[in-house]
Amino acid sequence: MTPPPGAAGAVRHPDAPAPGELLGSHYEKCFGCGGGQAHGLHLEARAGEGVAVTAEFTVRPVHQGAPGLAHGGVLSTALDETMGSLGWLMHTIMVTGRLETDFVRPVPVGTVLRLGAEVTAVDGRKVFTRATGRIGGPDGPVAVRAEALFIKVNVSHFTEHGRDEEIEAAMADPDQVRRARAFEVNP
Ligand SMILES: CCCCCCCCCC(=O)SCCNC(=O)CCNC(=O)[C@H](O)C(C)(C)COP(=O)(O)OP(=O)(O)OC[C@H]1O[C@@H](n2cnc3c(N)ncnc32)[C@H](O)[C@@H]1OP(=O)(O)O
Repeated sequence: MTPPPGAAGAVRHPDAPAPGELLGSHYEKCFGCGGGQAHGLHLEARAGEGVAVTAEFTVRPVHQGAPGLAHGGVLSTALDETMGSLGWLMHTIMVTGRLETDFVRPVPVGTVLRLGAEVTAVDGRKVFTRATGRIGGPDGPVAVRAEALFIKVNVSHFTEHGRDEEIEAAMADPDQVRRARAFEVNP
């Protein structure tokens, strides 16, 4: 996932949340960040400097793969969600096109996984990102690493492809509409 020569750097939107600010959930029912999913990750991301974020995810028993250990797919979800939240800082709506994860060490249930992600390059609609998850805190051992290619999309990506029931409920919720707009390009 190497950006092509000549790819641009990421541009932080002038209205991006300040460093340290909690980004909040982009959708209440999101498995990654929504508070309305009992077994979800409830991942909390904060704006960093530039186009970077930090996040925390506490591994609970519902997230197990092997006994007492986090499921690899759940860890990939945490990385995916963290990199996806970079869209808040660029006011860009983007979805994951490709995701590669390295599982470096097992992650026990009860672990607070500290994640960090940044945009490495932008090439047209393609946004190149990378992320790391460390056990226990920002100086803990690296447990997972990922690179991902996100593709910028319009809101119509969701309204055209999402199930009518959820789309109608989201469109009727002013808070949800406000959150979706915070992702949009606002020149
Ligand atoms: C409200 C905000 C919500 C934010 C949520 C963030 C957190 C969650 C993040 C996710 O998990 S999102 C859910 C998982 N992802 C998806 O469901 C995406 C499913 N895939 C698609 O809908 C389409 O394939 C996609 C929109 C990604 C691309 O289709 P398009 O028809 O719009 O674009 P196109 O196929 O022309 O590709 C555009 C460019 O990206 C490149 N590309 C697309 N997919 C690629 C891929 N998989 N690998 C490498 N390159 C890829 C493609 O080659 C091309 O490059 P070039 O411009 O250089 O020709």
